[in-house]
Amino acid sequence: MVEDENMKNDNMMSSSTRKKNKKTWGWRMDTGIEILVIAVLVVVALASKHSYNFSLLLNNHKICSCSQDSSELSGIIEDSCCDYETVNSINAEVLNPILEQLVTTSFFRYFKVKLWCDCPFWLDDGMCMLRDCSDTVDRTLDTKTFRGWIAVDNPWTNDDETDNDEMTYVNLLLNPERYTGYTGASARRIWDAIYMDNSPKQPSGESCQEEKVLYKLISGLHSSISIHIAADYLLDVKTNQWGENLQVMYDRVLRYPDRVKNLYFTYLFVLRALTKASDYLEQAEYDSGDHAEDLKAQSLMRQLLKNPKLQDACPLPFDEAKLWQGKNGPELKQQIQKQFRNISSLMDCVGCEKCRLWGKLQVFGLGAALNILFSVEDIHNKAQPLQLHRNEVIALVNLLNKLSESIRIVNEKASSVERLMDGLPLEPPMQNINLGKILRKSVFNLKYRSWMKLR
Ligand SMILES: Cc1cc2nc3c(=O)[nH]c(=O)nc-3n(C[C@H](O)[C@H](O)[C@H](O)COP(=O)(O)OP(=O)(O)OC[C@H]3O[C@@H](n4cnc5c(N)ncnc54)[C@H](O)[C@@H]3O)c2cc1C
Repeated sequence: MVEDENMKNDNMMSSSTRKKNKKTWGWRMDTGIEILVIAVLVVVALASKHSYNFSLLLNNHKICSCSQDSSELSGIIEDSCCDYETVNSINAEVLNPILEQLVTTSFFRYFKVKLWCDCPFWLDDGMCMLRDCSDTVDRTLDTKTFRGWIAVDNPWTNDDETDNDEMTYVNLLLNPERYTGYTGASARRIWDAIYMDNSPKQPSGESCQEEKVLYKLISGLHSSISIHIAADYLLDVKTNQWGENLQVMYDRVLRYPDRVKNLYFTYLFVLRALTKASDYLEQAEYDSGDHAEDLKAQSLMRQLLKNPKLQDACPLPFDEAKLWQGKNGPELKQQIQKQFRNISSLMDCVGCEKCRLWGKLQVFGLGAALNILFSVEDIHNKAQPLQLHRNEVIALVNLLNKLSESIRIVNEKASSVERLMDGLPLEPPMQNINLGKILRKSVFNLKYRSWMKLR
């Protein structure tokens, strides 16, 4: 009936009305419009070459000059000395496989942490009673003795590491970083406080280089946390089914090029701290009481620090010597140190125990990296030798592992996320060539729309 009615109306329309009514006649285009559409498609094709495309992460050119600003995920990573392609391959071939093993050794799998939820910034509004807090940390320990656990206080972080009464040892392998259900006002308030209160601007409204570094470190860490949440997500509460949630990964991180870039930046920053402390870490005693495990930890650490591929490909992941150079350098350093201590204190406000554990560990690891890069002027200076305590080394290595995992996940999932973004099924169809043609067309159209949105 409706079709008949439409046909009647169709026939009643004059040809001039048809030309005007382009919506109704979308597929009956005259030659002029076809030419216009082809021209638009050519422009789009050229533009999409410059659009945000995950495949660019894997297909870059190598240039080596620091501090290149780029709006694309290609070439040199901003404020660093390595390019995306090199970082991806070094991470996949060297760093990630070694780090994954290193964090399972008995020395590196225990972290000493104060897990109290005693927020110094706002009154307890019941956030520690949230349902999410039921996601508690598994405190099971094996009978290993914790030898050689000497603590010194780090000026970049808030917890007093020497106060043993408040500290608990946690086996990180029993408490993987993943989705916990912690969300809503409590989580939001912490991220807001971190970004708003700790990213001060100059009177001109411009952020200085050092402040930008702090912002990028936090944003990169935030991206990594979100990627871990998305990679290990509770998909179905009823059946307790866990798995990856690519939509969350895309919505929270991958659709924002800056967040991905900051992840790479944070990774290189922490990697630079590790390589700067190379002599110290190579000679350090990895003593957990389990001799075989400790030898393994030592050997893996050497493999990591002395890896020729890493040294060749990315000899200076970040050039810290460029910071604090202005005449206000020392004051600025104090100010940023204070800001970072505030971020560290904010971790006591995290209303979910497992999130607090990983939040603290990773902020503590960043504090260790800042300490290595900025508190010790000359690492070989005998008068002021680098001193790291065990918990700092554990946090630094576990943080680097988390960042490294995030970069691996971003690369592994990039094409699936891209298909999802284009509204396509995750697995490409195997045989139907015509369907493939149609899909390619729609990918093209959807890419154009995404490109327009992302601009
Ligand atoms: C320290 C800490 C640790 C946490 N750990 C966990 C955990 O282990 N498991 C878990 O399930 N939940 C964890 N959470 C909660 C989780 O991070 C989110 O807050 C929560 O899932 C809600 O997410 P959201 O989509 O509202 O955005 P959020 O991730 O809360 O982001 C808040 C706002 O920050 C901005 N933003 C987001 N990402 C970035 C970025 N990379 N760079 C710059 N700005 C950004 C955006 O404006 C966004 O709206 C943690 C929270 C905190 C504060």
